Amino acid sequence: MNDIVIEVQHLGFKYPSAPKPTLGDIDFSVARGEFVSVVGPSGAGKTTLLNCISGLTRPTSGRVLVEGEAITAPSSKIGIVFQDYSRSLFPWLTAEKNVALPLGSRGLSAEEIRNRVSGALASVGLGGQEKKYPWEMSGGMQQRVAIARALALEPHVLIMDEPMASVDAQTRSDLEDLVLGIWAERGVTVILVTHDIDEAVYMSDRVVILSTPPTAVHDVMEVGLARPRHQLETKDDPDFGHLRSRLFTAIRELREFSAAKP
Ligand SMILES: Nc1ncnc2c1ncn2[C@@H]1O[C@H](COP(=O)(O)OP(=O)(O)OP(=O)(O)O)[C@@H](O)[C@H]1O
Repeated sequence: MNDIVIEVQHLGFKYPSAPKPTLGDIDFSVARGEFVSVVGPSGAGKTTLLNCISGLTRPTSGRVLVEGEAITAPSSKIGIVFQDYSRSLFPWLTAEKNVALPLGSRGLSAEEIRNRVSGALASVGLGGQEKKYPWEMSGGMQQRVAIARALALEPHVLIMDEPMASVDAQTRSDLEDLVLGIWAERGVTVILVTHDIDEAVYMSDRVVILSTPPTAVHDVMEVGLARPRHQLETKDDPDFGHLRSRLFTAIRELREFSAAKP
């Protein structure tokens, strides 16, 4: 039997200033240890959905359960990584202080905090870089600090909103493999929002395809490619090409359908 960790149940959301709901009725679940990507046309409400799942935004209707508990505010079970590391890291704090910051309010001993910070920085390959400031680091390194900060909370669920979008292509594939390594090692459940179709197929067990607003789940695609994945071999697999084409076509059709709507 699947151990369901995240249940998104008939989730709806309308921004007070918007004329119609952004999220109409979103329903899906994620099993423990699964890697699920969320894709959809621009403006579908992917970030809005992640904000609702992580408790940053209260849905207008429906609910999100994490390990059976309704999410009504940010939870220690959920770690979040945003796209823009330059806005999520504090430039006046070193890497280790940035990672330690959210742990301060958790009632942990100083030793436990030190262990978690060094373990998280080691997991993202930044052992020995603890004393560096964000402005002394490359974009990829800064994003790794942001990932370490989420990991130090030892979340059961990791929510990632376009975490690879602000770095160059080579750093992007390195970060993809880093995230897959952490996911495999820590057994954390991941929801990743991405605009990149290749990335969604490469990383995921399943891809949730959102429609246009008022948004619902248009389709869920099982990936089923062998793991561990490799940037060259996996992307050379004919099945990768088929999945990629299917996803590309679905999103293009959704965009065209939305553009043709009166
Ligand atoms: N605070 C807000 N107030 C009003 N409307 C908003 C607000 N934030 C987002 N929106 C609108 O809600 C819709 C969904 O936005 P959201 O950023 O969640 O979509 P997205 O799928 O993540 O977009 P993209 O793919 O372009 O990153 C968009 O039309 C956006 O303009």
